[in-house]
Amino acid sequence: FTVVVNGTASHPVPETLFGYMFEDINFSGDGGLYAEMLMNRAFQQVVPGTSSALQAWSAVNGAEISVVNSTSPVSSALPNSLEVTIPSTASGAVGVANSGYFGINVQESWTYNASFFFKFPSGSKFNGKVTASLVGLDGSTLASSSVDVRGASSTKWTEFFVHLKPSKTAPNTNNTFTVTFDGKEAAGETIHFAMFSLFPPTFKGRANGMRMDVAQALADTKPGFWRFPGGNNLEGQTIPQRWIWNNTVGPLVDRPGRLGDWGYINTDGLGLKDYLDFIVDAGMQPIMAVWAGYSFGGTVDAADIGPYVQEAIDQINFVIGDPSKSAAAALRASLGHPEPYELHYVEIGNEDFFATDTYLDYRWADFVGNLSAAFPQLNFLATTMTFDPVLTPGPKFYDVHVYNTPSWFVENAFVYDGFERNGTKYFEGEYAAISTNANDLFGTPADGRFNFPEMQGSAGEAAFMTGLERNSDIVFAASYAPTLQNVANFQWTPNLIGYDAENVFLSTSYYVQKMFSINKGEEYLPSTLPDATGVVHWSVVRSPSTKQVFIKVANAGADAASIAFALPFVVSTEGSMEVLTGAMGASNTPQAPNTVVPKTLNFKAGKSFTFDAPAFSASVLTLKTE
Ligand SMILES: O=S(=O)(O)O[C@H]1C[C@H](O)[C@@H](O)[C@@H]1CO
Repeated sequence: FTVVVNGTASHPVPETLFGYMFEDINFSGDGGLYAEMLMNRAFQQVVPGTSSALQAWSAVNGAEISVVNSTSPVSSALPNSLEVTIPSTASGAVGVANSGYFGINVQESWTYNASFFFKFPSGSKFNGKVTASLVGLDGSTLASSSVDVRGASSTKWTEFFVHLKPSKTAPNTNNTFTVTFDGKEAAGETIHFAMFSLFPPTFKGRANGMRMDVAQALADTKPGFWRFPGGNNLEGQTIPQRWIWNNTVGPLVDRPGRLGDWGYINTDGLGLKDYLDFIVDAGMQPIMAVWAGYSFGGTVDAADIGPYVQEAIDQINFVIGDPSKSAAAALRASLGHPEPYELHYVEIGNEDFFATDTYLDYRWADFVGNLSAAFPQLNFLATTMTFDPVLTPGPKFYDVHVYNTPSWFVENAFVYDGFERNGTKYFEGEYAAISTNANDLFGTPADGRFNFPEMQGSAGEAAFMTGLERNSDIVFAASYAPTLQNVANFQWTPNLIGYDAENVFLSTSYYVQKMFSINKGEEYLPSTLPDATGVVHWSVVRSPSTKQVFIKVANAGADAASIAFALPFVVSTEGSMEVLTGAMGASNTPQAPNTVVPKTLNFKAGKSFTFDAPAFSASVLTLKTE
C-alpha cells in the first residue's frame, strides 16, 4: 500500500469522539465501579424471611439472624432490617458477617469507613461493646473497632460509624466484614440493624464514590463522554421498576433501590449525582438518557405520558436547572452543587427500535417536543434505526448500536462514508465484536461467542474505528459496550474491562479503545483511502497544539502488511509507535491477563517511511511536525 497524506484538514475531531457507555450490567455498578464493598447492604427489594433476603450475610458463632420488616424502619425507603438474636448460652464474638461482592479486598494501606444503623428493644438491659471487624479466611482479625453501647439509650435508630485500619494486607479476598457482640455481655439480646456500609478509599476521595482501580482504568483512556444509566437498565422490567432519577439522589437511607434489568437488585447508591460527579472527576461530559415510556413489561399509553415527560424535565433540571426556578435544581443545590453540571446531550429512551410503533406514534414527539421546548440548548438523540421510521420532528442525532462478528466490523469500516451529510449526527453508542458466528451472534461460547475480547475482534473494531475517525464530521461519539464485568458474576460477554475483588483485567479491545482515545487528535487529515473491501485500514489525525500527527493502522487479517506513507509536511525522523498484536484468538483473561499488551518502540520517520503492520494488530504511529 502507498498512502499519501493530505496536509489540509477536512474537519475537526470532536472532543467527544471516544468515551464510555455505562449501565449496571455484570455488576458494573454495584460490585464494580461503585465502591460500596458490602453486597445486600440494606436488604433492599427483598422478601423478609426468605434465604435470598440474607444474600451475602451469615451468622457468626450461633447468632440467630433474619430479615424482617416488623419493626419501625430506618426510613420509608428501607422497610427491611436485620434482626439478630444472641443466644442466652452465647460466648465469644457473636453476630453477623458479610462476604462482600464475591470477596473483600483488605489492604493494610487503606482506611475503611464502616457504618450501620442499629437499635435495641425498649427495656434492653444491654451495656457493652459492639465491634466492627474485617476478618480473614482463617478467622484472624485484620482490623476491628468497638464502641460502648447502652441498650436503654439506643432504642431509636442510631448510626454507628468507625474507621477500620487493617494491621496487614490479607493474602486473598476471602475476607468478611463482621459486626459482633461479646456473647456473655449480649446473651439473650435482640438487636435490629439497617443500612450497613463499608467503603475503601475512593477515586479522587469522593464520598460515596468509585472504586479507585476501575475508575483509574476508565480515566486513563481520557474519555470524552459517559453515557448512563443505560442500556436496558434504564427501561425496567415494569413501568414502576424503570430507572427513576429521584430515587437515586440524596441520603443513601432514602434510596429504595430497584430490581435492575440484568437479574440483580441495584442499590442505586450509584445515582444521578454520583454519576455527574464522577463525570467531572474523570474529565468527561454526560450523554444522559431519560426514560421514554417503554419498559420490558409494558408501555405507557399516550394519554398517560405527561407525568413521565415531567419526570424527564425534572431529571434534566436536576442536572442543569436554576435552583430559584426548579425544585429539582434546588435539590441539586441542597446536595452541595448549586452550579449546573455540563450537559449537552440527552437520549430519549434506549433501543426503541424494539418499540418503534409507540416511539413513532407519540413517545418520541411527546418527549422531544416538550424537552426541546423546555431546554432549547440541548441536543436530543433518537434510538430507533436511522431514518427508519421517519420520525417527526426529524431527529438531529441518532444512537446506533451494533454487535457483530470481527469480519462485519472490517467489512463495514466505510459504513458512514456513504451517509448523506444532511446535518444529522451519529453516536455509535454500543458496538463490539462479540462472536465469530454471524448466524448466532448472541449465542453461547460453544456457538462462537467470545468470553473475553479476542485479538481478531479488537483488530476488527480498530478497522471500524478508523472509519469512525474518518467520518467524525458526522460521528460525534462512539463507545464499546458493555464496558465493565465482574468476572465472578456476569450476564454478558465480551466486555471491555474485567475485574474481581482485587484485580482489574484489561482486554485487547480496551487497549484499542485507549490507543484511539488518547491519540484522537484535533483535526482529521484525509489520505489515500483504504480498500473498503480489504482488511488493512488506517486514519490520520493531527494536533496542531502539540505539533503531532497520529496515524492509526488496523490490520484485521492473518498476513502482515507493508504500508508506505508519504507526508506533505516535514516530520521529525524520531517517530514512536505503539503496536498491539497477538494471535487471532488471543485474549487477556483473569488467568492470563497480559497475553496481549501494547508494545511501544521508536522508528525512523520522516516525510516518507514504511510501516509493517503485523497480522491481527492495531497500531498508532506518533510523528512530530515542525
Ligand atoms: O439484549 S440486548 O438488547 O442486546 O442488550 C444490549 C443492548 C442494550 O442497550 C444493552 O443494555 C445491552 C448490552 O450492552
